[in-house]
Amino acid sequence: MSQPALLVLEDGRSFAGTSYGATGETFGEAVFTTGMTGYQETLTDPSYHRQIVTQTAPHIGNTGVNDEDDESHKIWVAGYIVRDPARVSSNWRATRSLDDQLKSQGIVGISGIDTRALTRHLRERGAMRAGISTSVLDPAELLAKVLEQPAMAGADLAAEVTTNESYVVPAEGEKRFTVVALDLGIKAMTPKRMAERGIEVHVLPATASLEEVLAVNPDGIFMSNGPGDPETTEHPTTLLKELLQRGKPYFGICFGNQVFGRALGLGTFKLKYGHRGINQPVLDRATGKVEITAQNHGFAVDAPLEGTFETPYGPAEVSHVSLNDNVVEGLKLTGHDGRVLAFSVQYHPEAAAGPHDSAYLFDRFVELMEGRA
Ligand SMILES: NC(=O)CC[C@H](N)C(=O)O
Repeated sequence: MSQPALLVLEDGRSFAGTSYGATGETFGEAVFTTGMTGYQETLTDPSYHRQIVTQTAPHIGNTGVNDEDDESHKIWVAGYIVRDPARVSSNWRATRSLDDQLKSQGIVGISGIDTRALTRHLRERGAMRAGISTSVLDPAELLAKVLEQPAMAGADLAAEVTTNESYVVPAEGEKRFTVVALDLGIKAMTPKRMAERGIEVHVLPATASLEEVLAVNPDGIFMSNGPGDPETTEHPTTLLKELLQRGKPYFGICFGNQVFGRALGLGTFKLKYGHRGINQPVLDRATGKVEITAQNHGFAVDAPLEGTFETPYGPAEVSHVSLNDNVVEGLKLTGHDGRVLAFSVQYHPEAAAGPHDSAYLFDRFVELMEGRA
């Protein structure tokens, strides 16, 4: 029997629907993603920690859940909103249904609501706190609880998602380089994409010290995606400054782009409703090429869009921009001789559900470590 569920947003808008996944109550920042595939990767992406995700695609769960596509050891979304969950999952790799997977991991969701109206509301009013409940069905009562929740702005969440212990992902084939990857919420596909290129990846906790990083004797440094407000990243930013000072080649993705921006002396700010989906167009300014990218971010780097700017490590510039709204999508630090020293992107070249237009960035990291970038 379907059980009623209620979604309430912090501005008082509410949606009555049907329970999906686990029953109970959950809170988080309501955000929407436009990805039509890859829900398993989305759900298990640690960057979604403390967020209630609504899928704009109305029909989700069709291919069930398999044993291969998780991006981490569990589902991280705080809650899940789907218009019309698949009643039957059908795929040769599926081992269970999405509904069962959500239930077994205690993820509270809601279905049967007008996700198009919800998305338009979030697009107009901005991402905001929300709650889903199967026990409190009175909007005013649930709203009072939503208003007690912490906001995403100012949230320092890396410690809640990072690995406790360091681990090594071995290079596939001949080992060419050693990289330290600071885990701010890393997805499994990221070290894999490096390993495929002959990189031995040492994944270190977000709290790793400069000494611990240097003890690995890395050829390059990587900082991952992750949840929370980049303005709270004091330790990774300080660490990166020290590593840039030592001339270590650097590549950052998403949160790693924001940390790089902060290390270069730039600020970050919260976007109204963020970029989430797998169809986001980005311009690579060096080549003039457009990439269709996977994105999942609610904050962005504030950088001069034209020309270069001086940093303590050399001149830097915005390398990539969003073609939807001109948000900074990549940064590049060059030496005074014009050689690239470090770079990062706000989007996801490792995107497991694709698209793969930007996979070249991992090759560029290899070239950087070879001294050819
Ligand atoms: N995927 C990410 O790394 C997201 C970075 C950051 N938490 C943001 O929302 O902008």
